[in-house]
Amino acid sequence: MKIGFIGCGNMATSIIKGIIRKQIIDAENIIASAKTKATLDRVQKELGVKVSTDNLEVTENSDILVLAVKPQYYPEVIAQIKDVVRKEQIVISIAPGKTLDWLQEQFGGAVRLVRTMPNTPALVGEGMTGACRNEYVTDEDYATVLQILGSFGEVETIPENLMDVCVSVSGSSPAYIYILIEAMADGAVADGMPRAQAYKFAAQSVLGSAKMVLETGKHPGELKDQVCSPGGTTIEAVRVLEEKGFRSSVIEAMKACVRKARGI
Ligand SMILES: NC(=O)C1=CN([C@@H]2O[C@H](COP(=O)(O)OP(=O)(O)OC[C@H]3O[C@@H](n4cnc5c(N)ncnc54)[C@H](OP(=O)(O)O)[C@@H]3O)[C@@H](O)[C@H]2O)C=CC1
Ligand SMILES: O=C(O)[C@@H]1CCC=N1
Repeated sequence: MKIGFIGCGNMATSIIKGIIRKQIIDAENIIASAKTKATLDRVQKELGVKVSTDNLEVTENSDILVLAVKPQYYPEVIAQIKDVVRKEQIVISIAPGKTLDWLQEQFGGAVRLVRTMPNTPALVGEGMTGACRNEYVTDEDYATVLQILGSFGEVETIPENLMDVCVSVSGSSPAYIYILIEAMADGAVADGMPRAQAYKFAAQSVLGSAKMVLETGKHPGELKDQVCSPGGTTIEAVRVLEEKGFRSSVIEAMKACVRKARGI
């Protein structure tokens, strides 16, 4: 099994590292292209995969091809490769806003397409990916793709109409969490904790809280209530978060994210 990446920036690098880490595909069976030599040098050194500036070479040398360029470059990249994509090849999109119908139209023929929305925690094997496929992808093909996507975290098949929501809740959401961690650390530093220690305390608390939601199956509100002692410290913090619109800022930010995804 050979996998190719057209574009090798933040997302492709995270996916490739995740795949290599789990030994699903060896580095020698992975090929990636980029626009600049600087990126290819970095990728070769950091990941040990084959590299090329030629998108056709990547296409010809892969069974599964991941389009890992920014959405605005999808039309030019697809126009470049569409005549060399083979019938049995599987093409994976990771771009927001690009529907299966749109992708199909750009290829101008029957192509096995899987539309996904991954996220960068793939790099540490804790990604969350939403996926859906078109009618040309066989069950066997799709099982292979799910195995690859599952090698760097969790993967779930979702209806295509939820793909824009997936962008906001998992594709983009690591950014919100990093801001939260940074803000929590700033708060701790403001009250005297050394910066490096503050990041550790904040990040580990986010990690632990996420695990509590996933592993206890309890409602997040119930878990929150367990932390809030009557007349205690936590409810004071929660009161201020509510006053400052924390919950509403997250919801509105996510709605803006979905609107943007729908317009790409
Ligand atoms: N970053 C994220 O958290 C996520 C990103 N995505 C999606 O993943 C895709 C890639 O995003 P991301 O990795 O962040 O972007 P980056 O800008 O980090 O990487 C894009 C890569 O594409 C390369 N590139 C640009 N034009 C071409 C071309 N014509 N042929 C070959 N390579 C080209 C760039 O090369 P060079 O470096 O030489 O300029 C770069 O390596 C996007 O569609 C994005 O929406 C999806 C989920 C999460
Ligand atoms: O910001 C973006 O457009 C991409 C898609 C999801 C995460 N990053």
